[in-house]
Order: sequence, then structure tokens, then C-alpha cells
Amino acid sequence: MSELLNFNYPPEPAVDRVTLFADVILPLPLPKLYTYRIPFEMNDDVMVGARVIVQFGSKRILSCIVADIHEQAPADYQAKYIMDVLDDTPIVTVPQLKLFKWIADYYMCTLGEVINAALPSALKLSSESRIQLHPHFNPEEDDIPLATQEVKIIYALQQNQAMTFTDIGNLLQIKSYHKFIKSLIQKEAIIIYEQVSDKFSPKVVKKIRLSEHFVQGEGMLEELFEQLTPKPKQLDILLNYLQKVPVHQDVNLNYKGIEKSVLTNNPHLSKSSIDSLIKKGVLEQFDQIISRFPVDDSPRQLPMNLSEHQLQAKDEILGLFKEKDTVLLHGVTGSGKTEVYIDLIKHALEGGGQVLYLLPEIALTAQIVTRLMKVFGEKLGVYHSKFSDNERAEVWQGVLSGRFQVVVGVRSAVFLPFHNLSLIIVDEEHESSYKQYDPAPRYNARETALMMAHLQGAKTLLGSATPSIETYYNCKTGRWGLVTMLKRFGEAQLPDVELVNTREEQQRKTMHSHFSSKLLDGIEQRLKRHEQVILFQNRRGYAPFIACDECSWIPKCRNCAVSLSYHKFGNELRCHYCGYHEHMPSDCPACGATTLKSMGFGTEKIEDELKLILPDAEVQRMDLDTTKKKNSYQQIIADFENGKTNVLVGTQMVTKGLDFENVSLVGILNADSIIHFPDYRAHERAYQLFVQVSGRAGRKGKPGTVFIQTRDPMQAIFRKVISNDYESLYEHEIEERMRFSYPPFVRMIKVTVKHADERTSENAAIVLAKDLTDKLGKQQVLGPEIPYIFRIRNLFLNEIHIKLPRENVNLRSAKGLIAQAIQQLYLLPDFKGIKVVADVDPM
Ligand SMILES: Nc1ncnc2c1ncn2[C@@H]1O[C@H](COP(=O)(O)OP(=O)(O)OP(=O)(O)O)[C@@H](O)[C@H]1O
Ligand SMILES: [Zn+2]
Repeated sequence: MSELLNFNYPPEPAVDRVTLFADVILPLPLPKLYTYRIPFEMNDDVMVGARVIVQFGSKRILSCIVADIHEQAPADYQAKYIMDVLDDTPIVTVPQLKLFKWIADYYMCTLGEVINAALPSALKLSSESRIQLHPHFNPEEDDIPLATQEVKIIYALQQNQAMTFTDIGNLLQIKSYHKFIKSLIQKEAIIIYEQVSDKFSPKVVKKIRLSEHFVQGEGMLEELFEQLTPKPKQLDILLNYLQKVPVHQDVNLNYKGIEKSVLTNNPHLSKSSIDSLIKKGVLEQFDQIISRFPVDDSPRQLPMNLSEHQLQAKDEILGLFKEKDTVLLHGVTGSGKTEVYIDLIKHALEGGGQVLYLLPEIALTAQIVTRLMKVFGEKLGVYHSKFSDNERAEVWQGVLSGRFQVVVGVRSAVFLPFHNLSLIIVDEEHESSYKQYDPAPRYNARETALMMAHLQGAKTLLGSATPSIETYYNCKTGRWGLVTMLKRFGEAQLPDVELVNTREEQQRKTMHSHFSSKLLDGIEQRLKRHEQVILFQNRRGYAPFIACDECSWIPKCRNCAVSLSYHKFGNELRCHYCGYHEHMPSDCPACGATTLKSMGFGTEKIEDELKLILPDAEVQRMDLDTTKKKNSYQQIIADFENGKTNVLVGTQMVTKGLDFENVSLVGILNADSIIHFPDYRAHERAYQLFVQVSGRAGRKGKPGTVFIQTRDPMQAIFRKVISNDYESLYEHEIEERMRFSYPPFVRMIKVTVKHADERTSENAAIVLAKDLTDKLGKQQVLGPEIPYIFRIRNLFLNEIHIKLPRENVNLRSAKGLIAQAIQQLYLLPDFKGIKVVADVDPM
């Protein structure tokens, strides 16, 4: 059963009234929790995990989460009273509060920042919040008892669409109006949203019905007939309506009415007469809102029968779970890990627990959700950033209430209010998109999931065809369990990987722009056979930069130390770091020449050129630029699934997890840019990327081929990719990590110092590095150094890397010292305006 317990129960009722205080988490980056006084009459209503309304500062009214209840008045300030209690039951569970605390401690941020990231804005009320009618709520139809004040609010919202708290206060002319808002939220009659952009526009159909008094009043209908007899067109409409809605049989039928289009689309009825009947008040027009999460009526399907290998993997996993909390399923691409997950989810649900299934990217959810929906139906919730805020709030409530027992989501799903988890699946566990870079909390959802599982006594299954070195190390040292699937499902074989030497082709003059003749021939061949192709290029846009052929001028971002990328769509130059954009100049602003040339290439250019080279092919692109709209992922994936598209060009979005049966060729256009990335993980990443994208080929029977274009085919990493030799990659990498002290042998913390002035940033970093060295020891602190991209959003960056040994270091106290050093830096007058960001376990 769920465990929505309070941290502290309110004390036993005493004869004397006790004065209680609540520590609350405000959704703000404050270092400490604030204490408010609980008014006596609310003593029984304030609960840990529930929201209360408080005044913060002189004006702001905010909702916040109660973290603790006690009798201790704050020592250094007079506690203000809590204004109102919003929830009858906690919306944040006790295990969640513990998790949030861990995130704040581990990732060196405030609880307020965690809460702010965790709660959908619809659950964060403030004086700026807005209120609208709940899209499901139909005031005419929904039969819920409402207080007079509530009716007033509903009526006003029907007229006004949206109102602020202040509007409601003015409307009711009373001070304690929050309870009515709260009650209406609970009755699902209204919803709250934070920003205008979050406003939920419900799907509405126009409907028509007879005005109430014609139906209810004795003899009224007969009278109406008489009235309309001289107007045959109007009478026709009335008769037609009564045919469809036989109110003489059951007056209640009138309530629902019919869709207006039923009448207006009827060629025998006059549209203008319909309108006159509405004007006269005979007919009544109203809007009906259509549900947001339509119930999936398609018949449930049983999970597929597991193959022998899958069954064995499943049994091994369950066996290992008896001794270990975490198991890695290392299964090659296309080995059928998803079906194993589904079976384990079923198993967990039968045991009565909740399940969280994490995916690194929204692009992956489309296919997986379809699959899971068929098996788990309305028990399945989906959580990601393409959902509107109110949809996310609905999933939140659904997890609390138990409506959703399985949730599929991207990294932020670790914040959901699970209270009875028994299994977490982290699919593609090696993915760096599990880590949030900015803003705080800079958490890694995989690590957070492990802690979450620990707090709730759940098991975690990590899955990947290319595990991260850290994870594999944990398996090798026996901390975690390891289960392997070496073969693809069914008859499918791993694809053949071939290297294409672009340097040679260039010398032979057989390159067509960025395509080798080998790759082009390969594509043409596949298309003739009605097979599909995926092309991967790690940059979006048309070209990473442009340059003047005469004077070598290169346009740079105003705010960042990067060149601007050229985007042909919109004919724009754009910064991928700050979003700055400008129109593409027609000639060079430096020398006036008209010879501006695009250099390098991104996905947009590949798409463009391929369409010219192969005019009959249907080419689509999937990258950040083509997936801005809510359903664009689904559309692109569906078009490719149905064979409407022949070639899919994309960034890392197309590289993993996707399952298309007809793809027989994968092309990697520029492998070298991926290998030569200045980072200790570059090889690991390159291997993962190449193997993952290769893994999209030949997944169902038909053999698959991969062409990797490179100028230097002798690089060692390629041999490992070609032979799919993860073990040898691991052996090589782990040795290097040990030798040069990198994770998993040390923990890293990256401290970035930012300032608008270059010298100040540098000097502050030097002072901070010195202080850190004094506090932590010389060996532990590297830098400061100026990063490759040394200026972003007008701030100059300097980085300090801290390496903390795994053994013999108290992580908590080390982080305490780092936080202290940062605080001390903030106090120095020389460095006013400085910003320091600590990133724990940076990726
Ligand atoms: N038991 C089964 N019965 C029928 N088809 C199956 C079964 N298991 C897997 N498949 C099919 O095999 C293909 C590969 O499976 P899946 O997508 O789960 O692989 P995966 O291990 O997750 O691969 P990747 O790591 O590349 O994402 C899919 O098309 C899936 O439908
Ligand atoms: Zn910029």
C-alpha cells in the first residue's frame, strides 16, 4: 500500500493549544528552508508534502511544499502565518522528499531549485498564476455540488476564459478565497497555469440543444410548434432536431444536444434559419470539450512470446535481483531488450508495485509508447517536455492516485510522486542526455533513479547495447549483476560495417559533395529494392559556419565565442549556444565581396543535396529544427515506418532505440569529427554512437550494411566497431581511466567561473583554484583553464576540474568545502557580479 506518511505526525491533541511551525520549500533558489507559523485552525490540515500558500517578501504570494512540522519557532525572525492549505492529501510523497534532499546535496544545489524543476508549473501557484476552466469540466453537465462562491467563480470563468488570483479575490470580495480555488481544483472544475504559453486550449465541438424551458415547462413544446407553423424552414429544423433527440421520450436527452454540424451540414436545412432560432433563444449553442487523454479503445494485446534467449535473460535478471539491487542487461542492438522489459514490467505490476521506464529522448518514446500502450492500456502514463504543463500535472496526479502504474518518461520523470516503486528501467543507460547541464539541478537521471530505487526498495534494470564504462565497471567488480544477450532476435544478423576512405575518393574525384560514390551507389541500390536508408550527421543546420572566399571573414556570435551556423530555411545565421540569429548577408560585410561560402555540412545540407542527387527519393530530416512542434516526432517516425519516406537524415536522434524493419543501409557521413573530440570520453562516445546507429540496420531478417565515411580508416576504434567488440573497448578504456585518474576511479566536479569581464573571470578563477587547492589538496584540483568555447551569453568562462578519489575521501565534506570556497569568493569585492556553477559528475 502507498506510504504517504508524514515525516512528523502532529503531536497528540493536548488540552492546551500547541503552536506549530512548518518548514516549507519555496520554489526559489534559497539556501535554507523558511519557517512559517501554522494558524491554530489549520493545525489539523497542514501536512508534510502538501502545498500551503504563504506570503514571501512584501508582496509575493506563493504556494510551497511543507517539508517538516514542528514546535520550534525560528530564532532569528518572526514567522509569518501560513495563509491557506491547498491540498487535502500530500502531492509530494515522503520518499520523494528524501530524494529531493539527496539531489540537492549530491548535485550541490538548493531544495528550492529541485522543487522548481520537479513540480509541473500547474502545481506551483503564485500571485501571477492564472486560472481557467478544466478542459474536462462541463458546467452544464457535470453534476458536482458547488458552493455559491464556487458557482460565482465558474460563471466568471465562463465569461472570461482566464483569471488571476487577484481577479478572483476582487470577484468574491473576501480575503480567504484560496479555499474555493482549492476546492474547485479538487473537483477538477478548474486548472491553474503559470505562463500564458502554458494555457491549455481544449479541443471543443460546437453543439446545439433546445433551450431548457421548452423542454421542462408543461405544454411549452406544443406552444413552440404553433409559433413556428408560419415559418416552415424553422419548423423543419425543430422537427429534424426532435428526430435526432427525442426529448418527448426522455427530456434528459436534450441536455447533450447534437453537434451543430449535423444540422448545418444537412443540405435540406437553412443555415440562416438555424441562426435565427439561436438568436430567438429557441435553440441554444454551447461548446463541449473533448477529452485530452482519449482512452485507447484498441483491444489489449498480450506481450509477445519471449524467445528462448529472452526467457533466459529474464530468468537471469530475476535471479540476480534476489541478491543485487541493480542489474545491467547488455544486449546487442536488436536483441529484443524491449520485450524483456515488458515482461518484467508485467511481473512487477502483478506484484502490486509501480514501474518507471526511463528513456533518454523524446524521439524514442513514440515507438515504445505505442508498444506499451497495447499491453498496459490506461495503466500507462507518459511524461515528457512536449506535453503541456497541465498534461504533466495530470500525470503527476495520476501517479499519486494510482491511475498510472507504469510511467514512460524522459529524465524529468524521476521527479514524479512514486511511493510504491518496485522496478525502474533505465533504457540506453549510457546516454549523456540523462544528465541535465543547465539550469540546476544538474542531475543525472540514471544516478537519481538508482537512489530513488534505493529509497523505495525497488530494483533497477539498466539496459544498453553499449554500456557506459562506469556501469560495466560496476558489473565487473561484482557490485551490480550482468546479463548478456549476444544475438539479435530471430533470424536477424548484426550488420556488416564497411569503412569508406573519403580522402582516397577525393583524390580519385569520385566524391559528390559530401557523399562518397560508394555511399551513393549503396543508397540507390537500396532504394531500387524498396528498402530504406538512415543517414547520420552530428550537426544540424546547413553549415557549421560560412567564410568569405576573399578575405576569410567568418561571422561570429555577438554573445558567444562561436561561429554562427548557416540555416538555409529562413536564410539565417544562428548561434546554437544562445539562440542569437541574424539574416544571412548577401555579401561580405568586411570586404564587400559576394563570395560567401558555406563550410562543412549539417543535416539540412545533406537533406538538400540528396534531394537534388536523387530527385525520386522521399527524404525527411529529424533534428532539433524539424521536431519543435508537439507531434512532429511521431509524424516523422510514422512516415518512415509506413514507407512514405525512403531516406531519413538526422542527428543523434536517429541513432538509437528506433526499430524500423525495412532499413538495410546506414550511412555515417563524417566519423572523424566524432572521434577527435577533446574529452576523455571521446572514444567511448564514438564507439557508442557508431554501434548504435549501425544497429538501426538489418533488424528484421534482411541483412544490413553500414558505411562509415572517414579520412583515416586505420584508427583503432573502427576495428572495435566492425567486430562489435565491446569487451576490448572496455579493457582499453578502463586501463586509460585508471592510468590518468578518470571516472570510475575518481569523482569529478567541474567548477565554472563566469563573468562579463574577461580579466575578472580569469582572476576570480585563479583565486578560487588556489583556495580549493588549499582546502582539498594539490592533486585534487586542475586548472583553472580557459575552455575551448570561452564565452557564452556574454560571460567569459574559466573552468576548474576537481578530481576526488573514490576511497578515503568524505564526499559530503569535500563538497561542503567546495561550496564554502564558492561562498567566500562571492564575498570578495573585486569579483562583484561573478557567477560560479558546480557540476557534479559532468558529462
Ligand atoms: N519475442 C518476440 N517476438 C516477436 N518479435 C520480437 C520479440 N522480441 C523482439 N522482437 C522484435 O525484434 C526487434 C528488435 O527488438 P527491440 O527493439 O526490443 O531490440 P533492442 O534490444 O531494444 O534493440 P536496441 O538496443 O537497438 O534498441 C523488434 O522489431 C521487436 O519487435
Ligand atoms: Zn551565441
